[in-house]
Amino acid sequence: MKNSPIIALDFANASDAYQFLTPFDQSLFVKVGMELYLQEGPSIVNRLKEMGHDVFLDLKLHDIPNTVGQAMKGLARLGADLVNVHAAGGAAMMIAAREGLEAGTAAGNNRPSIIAVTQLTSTSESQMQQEQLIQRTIDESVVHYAELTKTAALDGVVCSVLEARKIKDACGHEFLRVTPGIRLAEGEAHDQVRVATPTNARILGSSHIVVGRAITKAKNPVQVYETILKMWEENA
Ligand SMILES: O=c1ccn([C@@H]2O[C@H](COP(=O)(O)O)[C@@H](O)[C@H]2O)c(=O)[nH]1
Repeated sequence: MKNSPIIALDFANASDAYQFLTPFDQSLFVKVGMELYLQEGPSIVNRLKEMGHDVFLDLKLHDIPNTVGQAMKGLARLGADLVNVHAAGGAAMMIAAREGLEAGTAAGNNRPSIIAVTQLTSTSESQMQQEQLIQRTIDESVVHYAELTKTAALDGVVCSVLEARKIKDACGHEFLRVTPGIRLAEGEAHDQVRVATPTNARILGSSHIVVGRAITKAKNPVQVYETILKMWEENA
């Protein structure tokens, strides 16, 4: 799996996604979320893989263990490099997800990596406390979910940059810390709450960064991608 910034292809259809990708003359790490996947289905993953890109299929499954396990068995056949669930589904659900993925992976192939969302980067501490009734700091909640994810033998978590170092300390360097909520210093936060720059992401211990609108809505997406890549790589 590549370590370059993961570009969130949050587009309404495949044609818009391919048009966006045309000026990039390199193999990328891209993310297909529910907006694109629910319109295009499995073919979007197949096509992006044929184009030479690594694919994070970001469907954030969250259901009873049997349902998630069977869904993951099917998803294993799509060829994505990285898939995910919500850690709030619990340890049994995460174990079922990993086992389903293993069962669906063709003999001789490596199963896709699987990570769990801790607290969405759009969630603030006060929102978490009031709406989820979790009377802890957001760091405590995120690290707790990361540790639970590790006990289920998943490969890592989705978290914000702000919790990445604590997760690295608690769960180890190999445990993935995939961080959305990435903005350039002058960038608008939009609906994101726990945000950071690519440079801070690297310094504070992210293993991967996910960048959507800062690139996809830019006047020159390739140039912004190259800027972010440089910030990410030069602080490694
Ligand atoms: O906690 C999470 C989990 C997933 N995401 C996804 O990442 C991108 C971020 O897009 P931006 O435009 O850079 O804000 C988007 O696809 C989300 O679904 C997240 O933001 N936070």
